[in-house]
Amino acid sequence: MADPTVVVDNLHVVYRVYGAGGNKGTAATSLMRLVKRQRRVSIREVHAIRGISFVVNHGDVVGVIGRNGSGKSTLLRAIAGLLPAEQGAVYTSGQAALLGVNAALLDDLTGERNVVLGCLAMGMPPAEVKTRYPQIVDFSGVGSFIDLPMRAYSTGMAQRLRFAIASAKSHEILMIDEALATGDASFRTKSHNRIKELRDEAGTVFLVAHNLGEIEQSCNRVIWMEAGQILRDSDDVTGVIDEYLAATGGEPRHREQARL
Ligand SMILES: Nc1ncnc2c1ncn2[C@@H]1O[C@H](COP(=O)(O)OP(=O)(O)OP(=O)(O)O)[C@@H](O)[C@H]1O
Repeated sequence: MADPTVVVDNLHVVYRVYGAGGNKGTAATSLMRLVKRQRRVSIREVHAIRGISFVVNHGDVVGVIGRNGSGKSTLLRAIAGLLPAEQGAVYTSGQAALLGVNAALLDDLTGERNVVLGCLAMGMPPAEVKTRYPQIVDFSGVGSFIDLPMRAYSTGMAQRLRFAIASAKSHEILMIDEALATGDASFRTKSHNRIKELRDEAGTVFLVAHNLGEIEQSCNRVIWMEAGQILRDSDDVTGVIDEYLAATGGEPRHREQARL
C-alpha cells in the first residue's frame, strides 16, 4: 500500500531580489528623487517554482532533472523547509534533510566546533556527537586543520568537512544535490560510496543531478522540470531521459560516461 512521505500541493516559490533594478522610471522622476534625496527601492521578483504538485511514497528514489535554472535546487530547498512557499504547501512525514553543499559553517570557529555544532543542529544527541566525532574528522581528511578556524581552510577542505558533517546522520527523507561530489578523485569516490549507504538507509530519496547515468541507475522515478514547472513525472526513467537528451541536444554517451 502507498505510504506518502512528501506531498507537494500547488507549490509556488518566489525569490525577491532587492536593489536589482526593477522599473527605473523616467529621467524626470530620477531627478526628483535626487532632489528629494529619496532612494529608489527596486525589487525584482523571480518566480522560480510555478504551481507544482506531486506525491512521493516511502521507498521512492526520485531523480530531478532539467536545464540550468529550471528550479531543481529551489524545489529541494522548499521541501527541506529552507524557502517559504509563496502559495501552496509542502507536507512531509518527517524532517527532510538537504545533503547539499550549502550547510553553513562558521568561518570564525574551528573545524572542531563546526563539527559539534553541525551535528547538534541536525538533532544528534550530545553523546552520539562525541562518539561520531573521530569518524567525521577522519572521513573529512582535514587532519590537523581541524583545530584551525574555517577561514584557514581551502575551498575543497571546507566542502569535505561540510559533507562529512552532513552525511554523519541517516535521514528519513534525504535530498542530495549533485554539486556534492566535490573534492579530489579519492574523496569523490568516498563520498559517492557514503551517499549510496545513506540512500539505502533513507525511506525516500531525491537526487538532483546533471549526471543522467547516476539517475538512471539509482532512481525508480524521474521528475523533469522546465521553467519552474513539471514537464514529466514518470516511472519510465530511461524513456524520460531519452526524451530529455533528445530535447536538450545532449548525447547518449554522457549517460554512458556517467556510469563509469
Ligand atoms: N537566491 C536567489 N535569488 C534570486 N533568484 C534565484 C535565487 N536562486 C535561484 N534563483 C533563480 O531561480 C530560478 C531557479 O533556480 P534553481 O537554482 O532552482 O535552478 P536549478 O534547476 O537548480 O539550476 P542549476 O541546474 O543551474 O543548478 C532561476 O531563474 C534562478 O536564477
